[in-house]
Amino acid sequence: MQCDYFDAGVCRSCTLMGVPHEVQVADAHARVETLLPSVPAWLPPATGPEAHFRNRAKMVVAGITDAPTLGILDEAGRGVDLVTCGLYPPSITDALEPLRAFVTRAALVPYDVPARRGELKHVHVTASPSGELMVRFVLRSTESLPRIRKHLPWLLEQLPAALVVSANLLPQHAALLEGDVEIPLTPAERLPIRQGAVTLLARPQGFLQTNTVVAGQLYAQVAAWVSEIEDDDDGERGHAPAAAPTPAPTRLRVWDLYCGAGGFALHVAAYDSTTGREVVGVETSEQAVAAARDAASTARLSGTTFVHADATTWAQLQPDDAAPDVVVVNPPRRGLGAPLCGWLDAAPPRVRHLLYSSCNPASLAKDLEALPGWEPVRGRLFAMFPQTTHVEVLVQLRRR
Ligand SMILES: C[S@@+](CC[C@H](N)C(=O)[O-])C[C@H]1O[C@@H](n2cnc3c(N)ncnc32)[C@H](O)[C@@H]1O
Repeated sequence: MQCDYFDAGVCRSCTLMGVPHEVQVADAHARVETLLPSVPAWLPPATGPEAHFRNRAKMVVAGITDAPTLGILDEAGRGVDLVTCGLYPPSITDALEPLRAFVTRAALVPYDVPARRGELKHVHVTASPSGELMVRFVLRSTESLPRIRKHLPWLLEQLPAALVVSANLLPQHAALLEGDVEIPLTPAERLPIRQGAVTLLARPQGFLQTNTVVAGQLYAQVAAWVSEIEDDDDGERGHAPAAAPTPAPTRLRVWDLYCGAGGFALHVAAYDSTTGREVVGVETSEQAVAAARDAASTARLSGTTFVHADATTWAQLQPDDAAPDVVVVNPPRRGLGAPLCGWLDAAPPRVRHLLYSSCNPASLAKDLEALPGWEPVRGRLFAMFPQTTHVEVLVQLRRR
């Protein structure tokens, strides 16, 4: 991929810009194989487009009200405009000029980081695969909210695809992307992200896999591996000996720990299964749990439950007879940590399969070392973050 901003030296965020995509993927694969030597087999990497793949733009607003920049800050804290960044789909890029005009029209004062003055810190834009948008204004205070509300009808006229608009308050002078308080400005507060058989509901606050195409492949891969596990294990899971009356087969039980808005849980529940599955998702964001529940109910996935809890504490509190057959984990970059690895290592015998999806192969490698009772079976790299060295890795493990 070629990028004028990179070539001019104004943005160096994409550290691999100019390196052919297939070389980026091959290099990443080699690095991951070296870092995870205990994984015996690797499927071919899952890839998507090398450009226009990022579904969420987080633009720093700088400059002045009459000429705001949307992009990043340079080392001196001055705005660098990146509105034609090629990582974003046209639905996002096309929205940035109207948003720039909105800043001027609503007399929003860009936050000046070196001077610690101003109001508007960032504009975040998320696009669904069908081109609908979620727009957020990250503000220092509520000072400009009345003007944002007043001019919102104009913005919605310019951007008819903007389904969700909100303001977020970030009062502290800190290198953060958002604060705790979110103020909805439109009746809709969630953006539907259709992915295969499932429609996830993205919220203004909260995690969304950044690359919808590759995330779809990741969710589908987990659902397919769970299905293989279900077929392979059929005999072990509750079928009585032949002489006994034929019982109904036990439903496969799956936990999705760190489930976010339910990406893995919903795909596993929706995947073709003759017996239906019991799927429980666990997540600390209350909003994400609510979105996952609503998505499950819309898709009529009655076997799913979503719990608002810390994953480790929740797992430790479950009685042995509630143990799952399969655990799916997708923790933040820090990984699972010793307590959850310890629980998995000493889990009840029913827990026989672990699918670990990680955006940080280094913390994944550390966690695998802390799981001596588990044997890696196979892995797959997902090229979720083209133009950078970051990757997503999925590893299947079984109990030794
Ligand atoms: C990498 S994201 C994965 C989200 C989800 N699997 C998906 O595909 O969208 C990690 C998620 O873990 C949640 N999280 C962070 N700490 C947690 C904890 N201690 N227990 C449960 N969930 C947690 C975050 O809120 C975030 O939604």
